[in-house]
Amino acid sequence: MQPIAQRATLREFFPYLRGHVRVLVLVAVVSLISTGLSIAQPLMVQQLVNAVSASEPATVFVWFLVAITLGGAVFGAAQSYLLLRTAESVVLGVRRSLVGQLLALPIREFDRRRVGDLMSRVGSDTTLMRSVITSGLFEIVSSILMFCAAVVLMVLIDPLLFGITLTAVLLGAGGVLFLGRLIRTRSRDVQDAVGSMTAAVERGLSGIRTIKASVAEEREGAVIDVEATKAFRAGIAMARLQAAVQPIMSICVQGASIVVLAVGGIRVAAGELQLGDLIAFILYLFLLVMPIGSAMSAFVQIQSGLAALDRIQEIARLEPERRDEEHPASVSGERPAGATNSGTIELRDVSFRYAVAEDDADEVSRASGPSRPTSPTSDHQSSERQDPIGDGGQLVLDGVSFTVPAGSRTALVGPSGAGKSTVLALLERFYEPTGGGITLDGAALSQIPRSELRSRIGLVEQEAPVLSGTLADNLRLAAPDATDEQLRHVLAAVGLDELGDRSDDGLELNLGEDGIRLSGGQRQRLAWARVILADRPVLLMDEPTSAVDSRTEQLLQQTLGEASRDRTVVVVAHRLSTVADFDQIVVLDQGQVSAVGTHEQLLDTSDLYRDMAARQRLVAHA
Ligand SMILES: Nc1ncnc2c1ncn2[C@@H]1O[C@H](COP(=O)(O)OP(=O)(O)OP(=O)(O)O)[C@@H](O)[C@H]1O
Repeated sequence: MQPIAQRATLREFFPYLRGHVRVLVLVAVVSLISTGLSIAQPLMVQQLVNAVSASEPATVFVWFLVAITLGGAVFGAAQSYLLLRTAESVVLGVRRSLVGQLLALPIREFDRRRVGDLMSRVGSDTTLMRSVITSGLFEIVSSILMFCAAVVLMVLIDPLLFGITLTAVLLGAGGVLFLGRLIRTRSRDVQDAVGSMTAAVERGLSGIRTIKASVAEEREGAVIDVEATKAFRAGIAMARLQAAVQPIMSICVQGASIVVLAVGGIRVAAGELQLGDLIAFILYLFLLVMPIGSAMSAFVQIQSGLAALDRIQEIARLEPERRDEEHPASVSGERPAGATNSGTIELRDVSFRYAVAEDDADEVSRASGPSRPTSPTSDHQSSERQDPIGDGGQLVLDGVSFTVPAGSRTALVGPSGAGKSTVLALLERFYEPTGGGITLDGAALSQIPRSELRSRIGLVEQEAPVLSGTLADNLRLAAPDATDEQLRHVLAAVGLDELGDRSDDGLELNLGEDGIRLSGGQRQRLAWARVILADRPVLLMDEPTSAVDSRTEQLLQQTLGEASRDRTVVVVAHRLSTVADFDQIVVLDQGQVSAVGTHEQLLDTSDLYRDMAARQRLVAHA
């Protein structure tokens, strides 16, 4: 169970109703009429019975009764439809803002959260919020109205009988309010458990090939089953509470009805009360019970809805990536005029550590005992390198400095885990350095609006992710205005033209969920095509040819040669042969720059580089 940092209140729910005020007022009016008609029913019955008892004409009361009943049904239906419609619109608004917020969150938030849980917040939590409006707020409002009217009329008919009723109702309400807080907590547990289960299902389905290949279906199924069972248990705990709410109230109300009938009967027999009045009182007692029942279930719904709102607000309160609106005029994907060679990148004494995920942090702090102080991020002592404690985790980059001249080709090489991809992530401002600084064309990266920075950089990621959708969708991701002609041209440049011709669909070829219908090499070439099409002055490529055959690699090298003519290119590479002719090669080792130079220079000056080259048979072993 996650701790509840801040409990949402009903007041926080109201902003979501903005924009629906008119229709809600209409619902209130309709609901008022419908409640009025329900309240008028017992009055008509009272008049009817008293008229019949006194042998007076009663036909008019019969017609009124029929009209009131039919009118109540029509207005009730109208209220229900309007309310459901409004609730759906509110849910749409919440989903829109939640999705907007999710997409605006910094990458570090995704590092520490489970995608399945986030999906569950957009899906099931927002659905729960709907019930706050449909069976929540309005039920409570119309119940209160009906309750007040019934109370007034009951007091007028017989104050003594009302006193008996009131005592019973207060006893019941006290019990239910006591359970209210527990219901809220249990409901939050249910939603958290559903979130964890969705995350487990997402993990299983997104890695289905790996799971099948590892013959791990049963074990994975068992993991999901554990989460499903937790959700079941949380649901049962909630059901127990919900089940307890109803009997508390009905025992009190049934008790009250029996006493009212007994005392009322005696009073009618003694001639202190008319029969019609007793019948009307009992009907009002039912009218009182009905709203109390609805109010109780509305109360439960509101508690569940507020628990869902807690989870939604938890995301809404996160700090999004700043959009840096202060420089909107400079946001542009185009290269600065005349600056064909823009893109000088300089890293000065950059250090960086990834934030520890919340779960890991808990484990670490449990293992290490209470409160070890967090190491200051500016301190680059090597003793820190192994120190995973503190919110910063392990130091991944440690005093990294090098310059990438504009229009040059620079390679980052080094052992696995040296921090090469992390350097690219910092250049994209997916994360901020924890020490030192990076500049692009002399401007500190932190001063360049993220949208402008990213529209100057093309990134080919290590995994070459492909989005579900068509070939054209994927290509136009960073260049929405590209023509079909341009798409075909760039596909040919990366040797993917056969993909566009593969079926009658052409550029509309569906690539399947996560681009499942593409080979690893095709995915990589598609990522190339995307950045070339986007035409950015700086190209960052993370092992961009790791999945292609040597013939395709040659084609891509040629494409890169053409593309890099007026661009600054930074490539992370494992195969040194692919970057041997680069202008400079930066050798990273354990988060530090071990050497910088050309291929030939490094063979002379860097033991690590020479060793890597020898292992790849580029030079003979020393
Ligand atoms: N999102 C993350 N959260 C926490 N730690 C991370 C994250 N990404 C990378 N790391 C850690 O940072 C270190 C450097 O990772 P990075 O991916 O930059 O290395 P690399 O040199 O690119 O490795 P490779 O050549 O294997 O791709 C590794 O120890 C890795 O475990």
